[in-house]
Amino acid sequence: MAKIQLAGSASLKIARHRQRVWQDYLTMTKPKVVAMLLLTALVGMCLAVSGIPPLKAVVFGLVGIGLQSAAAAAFNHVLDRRFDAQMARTHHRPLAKGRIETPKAVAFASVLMVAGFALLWQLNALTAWLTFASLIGYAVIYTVWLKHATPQNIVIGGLAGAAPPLLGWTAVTGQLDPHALLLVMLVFTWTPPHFWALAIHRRDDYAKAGIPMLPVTHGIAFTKTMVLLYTVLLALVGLLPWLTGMSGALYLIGSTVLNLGFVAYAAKLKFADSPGHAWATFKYSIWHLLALFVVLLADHWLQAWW
Ligand code: HEM
Ligand SMILES: CC(C)=CCC/C(C)=C/CC/C(C)=C/COP(=O)(O)OP(=O)(O)O
Repeated sequence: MAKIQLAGSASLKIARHRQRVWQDYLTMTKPKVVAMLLLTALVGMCLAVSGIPPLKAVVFGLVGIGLQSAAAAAFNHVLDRRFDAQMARTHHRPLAKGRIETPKAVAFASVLMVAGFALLWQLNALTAWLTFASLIGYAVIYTVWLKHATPQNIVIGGLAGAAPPLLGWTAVTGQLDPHALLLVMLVFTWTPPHFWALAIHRRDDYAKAGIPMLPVTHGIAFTKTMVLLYTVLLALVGLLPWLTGMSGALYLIGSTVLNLGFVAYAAKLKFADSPGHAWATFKYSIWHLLALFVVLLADHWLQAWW
């Protein structure tokens, strides 16, 4: 009886350990961020054509872009492990804690990267190379260099995270298009207020780790001003899809409401801050981007079926 109980608790322990390992590998891929990147890619795919995009392009494109984004995130975990260990927000990460060994993480990221590249190559070389360039942009140029070199790190590095709508577009058409670049501009302009709101909230963490984020190098008041300026810029850039005729009235109304909401959050942060408002602004940024791309898609399909 005792032997059976012992064997039972041992197998329970093994099952728990396995689950933990799976969870750790999943954590390394930053799944919620990748999910959002894929939404923007999917919208890029749908806006590239007037009907429904071809199934092969959607499936291979989303899986390929997803695998490469997940690989980039995993490489980021590897390369940032010592900095992550110094910050309250990230110190529990699998590599920072040493639960996953670096060579295993590198192998995992490499497999995702190669598989993602191979899938995208089946669609077209342009998408495969542009996605790979985004991976290098985030995992190497941003993580290794920009992040530690300049407080403009996330502005320049943001280009990699802004690329998926273009990647989705080229996955379907095999060609660059100015309208796809407009979608990139939207995410590119959205990124600084998204991140700096969080960086204000986590300023001391970044200072402790010696990472030159804007609130550390230029102070919180200046960062709040920049957050506000970028939300205003985003509201202006947000008009371009309508002004160029890519999007219609539904988009104009929806995006204006969302963008003015972001400006309002940023204005409150600057002029009437209250405890927790920087975090609330960061949270708003995530719902804002999600809703903005849903509105872009709804407007596109409404125009097609009208
Ligand atoms: C250089 C560009 C970017 C930087 C530096 C950045 C930074 C961050 C950081 C530090 C977090 C973690 C916040 C936390 O502790 O919960 C975060 C969360 C998030 N970011 Fe960004 N971000 C960038 C671009 C993007 C892009 C392009 C997207 C999607 C299109 C995105 C989507 C998200 C989402 C969905 C979350 C929430 C994740 C969760 O709750 O687990 N970010 N971002
Ligand atoms: C192929 C392709 C489209 C690549 C883009 C990949 C990608 C995951 C971009 C999102 C950018 C992001 C989550 C930055 C986090 O900054 P951070 O690393 O400074 O944040 P952390 O401190 O939470 O790690």
